[in-house]
Amino acid sequence: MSLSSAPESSKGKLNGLGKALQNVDLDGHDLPPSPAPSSPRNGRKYALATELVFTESNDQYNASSVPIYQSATFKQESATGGGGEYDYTRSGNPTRTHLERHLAKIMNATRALVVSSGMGALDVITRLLRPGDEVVTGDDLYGGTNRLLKYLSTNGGIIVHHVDTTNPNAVRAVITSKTAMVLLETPTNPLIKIVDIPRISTLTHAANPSAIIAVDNTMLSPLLQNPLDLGADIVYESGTKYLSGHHDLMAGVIAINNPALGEKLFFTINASGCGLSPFDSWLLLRGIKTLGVRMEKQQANAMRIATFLESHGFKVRYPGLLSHPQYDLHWSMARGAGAVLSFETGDVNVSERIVESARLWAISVSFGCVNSLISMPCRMSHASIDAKTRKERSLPEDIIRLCVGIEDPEDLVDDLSRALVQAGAVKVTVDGFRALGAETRLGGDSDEDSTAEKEQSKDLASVSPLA
Ligand SMILES: Cc1ncc(COP(=O)(O)O)c(C=O)c1O
Ligand SMILES: N[C@@H](CCSC[C@H](N)C(=O)O)C(=O)O
Repeated sequence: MSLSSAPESSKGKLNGLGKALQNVDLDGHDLPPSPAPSSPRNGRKYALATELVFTESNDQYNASSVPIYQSATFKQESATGGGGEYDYTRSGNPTRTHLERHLAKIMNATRALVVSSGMGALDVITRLLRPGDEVVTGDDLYGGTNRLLKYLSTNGGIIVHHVDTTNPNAVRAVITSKTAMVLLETPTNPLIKIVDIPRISTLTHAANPSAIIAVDNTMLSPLLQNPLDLGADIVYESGTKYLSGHHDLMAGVIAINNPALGEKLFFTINASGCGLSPFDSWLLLRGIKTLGVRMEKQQANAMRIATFLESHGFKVRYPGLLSHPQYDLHWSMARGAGAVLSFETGDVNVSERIVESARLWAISVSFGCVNSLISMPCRMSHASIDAKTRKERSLPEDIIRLCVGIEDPEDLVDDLSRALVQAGAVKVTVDGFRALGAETRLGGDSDEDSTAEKEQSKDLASVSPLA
């Protein structure tokens, strides 16, 4: 760090050398601080596609890629006067700050904070709660979120209400003066249900102004949805997914507009030590730069797969499909449908065989990666929700989740077709194939459904999230 970046209060405390060396580093260079953290103070200036790749930095060598400050400590300039902006990486690190400011910009927030995983982000957020507080949340939630809330209700004195958050009246019915937080996911994981963020934010704040609306935006990323603009107080995401895009790091992101809330969350991150490491901060920053192109391709591919499955008689859950019961609500909040979809076969064993017959589709938890994944949520990502609770919440045991990547879409369709046939999930005829039980499920008119692929007019490629 050049001496010019020392705070005013510490200048002049440099054993008499301060005045002479004020703007000069140890090698005699008169340089700006390195790096002055990125991002315009006054928010987005350009279209999102541009902002994703555009970062500002006053790096002393004009490094195009922000340096990785792989240092746990930062030397102080005096024993009494503290030092520069950083002293210890748990409390702050220039690479992490650069990333946080970049994220604040693209998430339309005044402040963003990055931690070591998506669950770490939720852990930080739920530490705002006190024993006796009540949380209202959904009945279709990521398994890890459900697990943490269950832990808090068992061990932390928090009362958790799981309701159908697709019904704002069901949420309103349980809001009381004790409600401290309403925690929403939309689309939900894995049933892809849509939750009305503006309506729930408004009704919650009207009923209890101190209740915080926290939204998990992992399924869509800031490219496709900005919950803070829709009335939420906190948005968080697993940076392990779309933001990074390559399944090579774990990260969690929290964004807020309220400075006092930001300070409380930062306090917990510093106190508990879950801030993102410098290397992972750098990797995440790199991933974010390609979010736009990745997501556009992934959701175009997802649309192709969803249409393919639906046209062959499967029950598909995807908000890009006109058949999604909350299609209009989704598009009133989001700029795209994302790239996660689920479908049912009606038989757990058949579903297992499909998953195991796929070749291009990796059997894996998680989503948002450039390569396509297939999973059975009840056995994998949501296995921590016990079978009884899964049944009570109508989570179908046979549900298959597809997380679509950037491969050639016809290769993906071919591989899936082969897996469906090999697993015995379809009836093969001279004209093609049809999901077993499709006629019963769809009321017997197979011709009507076989034209779905052609009729599906919503071309996601033409709905650019980047505009
Ligand atoms: C919707 C959702 N939120 C949060 C998380 C937690 O993120 P992480 O795995 O980065 O802890 C996940 C997946 O793990 C998820 O699917
Ligand atoms: N064994 C893990 C499962 C992680 S699931 C990851 C992701 N959110 C998904 O939905 O696939 C655990 O117990 O948390």
